[in-house]
Amino acid sequence: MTTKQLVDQIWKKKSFLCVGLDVDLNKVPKHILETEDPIFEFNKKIIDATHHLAVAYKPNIAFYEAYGLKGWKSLEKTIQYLNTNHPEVFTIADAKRGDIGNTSSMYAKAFFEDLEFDSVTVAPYMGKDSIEPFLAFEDKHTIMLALTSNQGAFDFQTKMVDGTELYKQVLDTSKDWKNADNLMYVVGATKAEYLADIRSIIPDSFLLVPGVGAQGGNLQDVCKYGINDQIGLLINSSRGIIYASDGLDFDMVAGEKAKELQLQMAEILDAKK
Ligand SMILES: O=c1ccn([C@@H]2O[C@H](COP(=O)(O)O)[C@@H](O)[C@H]2O)c(=O)[nH]1
Repeated sequence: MTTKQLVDQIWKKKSFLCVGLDVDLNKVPKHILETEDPIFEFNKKIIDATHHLAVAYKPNIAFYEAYGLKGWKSLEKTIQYLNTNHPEVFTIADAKRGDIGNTSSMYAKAFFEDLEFDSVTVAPYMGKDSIEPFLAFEDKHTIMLALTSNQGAFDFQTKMVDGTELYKQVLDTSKDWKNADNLMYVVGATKAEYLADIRSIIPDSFLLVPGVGAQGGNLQDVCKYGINDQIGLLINSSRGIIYASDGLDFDMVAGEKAKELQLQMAEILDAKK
């Protein structure tokens, strides 16, 4: 999917919501556990209830790897379901990969060619040659961790290195890498006060923003400094949507929670017109 197609979807659906598919079998409703593939069944119901309100879906790969071969199969069925039934949505494999070049190539192949995700999250720590194999894929997107939503972000990311915070160096250095048009960044919603600085370095890039909902990040705060001319934001909520109810009505309630966020986004988009 191209960035233009993503932006068109944002305006069409009046939404820049990304629904996180982080399936924990200890949290799904009991009746789902009786089905043959509970992870896929849960995802399918969540997708069916939210696809008209969301422009992106983000399975975090940890939640699938934790269930071994079965989990990987459920992930494959989930991405196939999305690509077949909702090809207009942007898909994100939240895998936080990155290794020496030839190994990164295999990660890129796994998520872009085999599973056919539109994008994958990567960690910047191993540098340019660890990211370029992802960027080499045309019309696929690489989403690099910049300033994460957790408390541990202050351990390294905000530390001064040669007079500049490390996360700013990550942004400034990577923005000129080959095919950086297809490079997006992760910035936590809990770090909204950093967004003005971030936008001064990468005004045009898309940001994947997790941390709204369960982690307490605020949508309005993020939009105030994070939004750009092509919107440039994908706001993720996982637990706040998918586990809003653990009853028979879980999909309906997930739809209601997604709708609450989408309505706020529609208001913000209307004000941008
Ligand atoms: O900085 C980061 C990077 C990734 N995440 C991931 O996003 C979701 C957030 O889930 P919630 O339930 O909405 O809190 C999850 O997959 C994280 O691993 C993040 O939270 N922060």
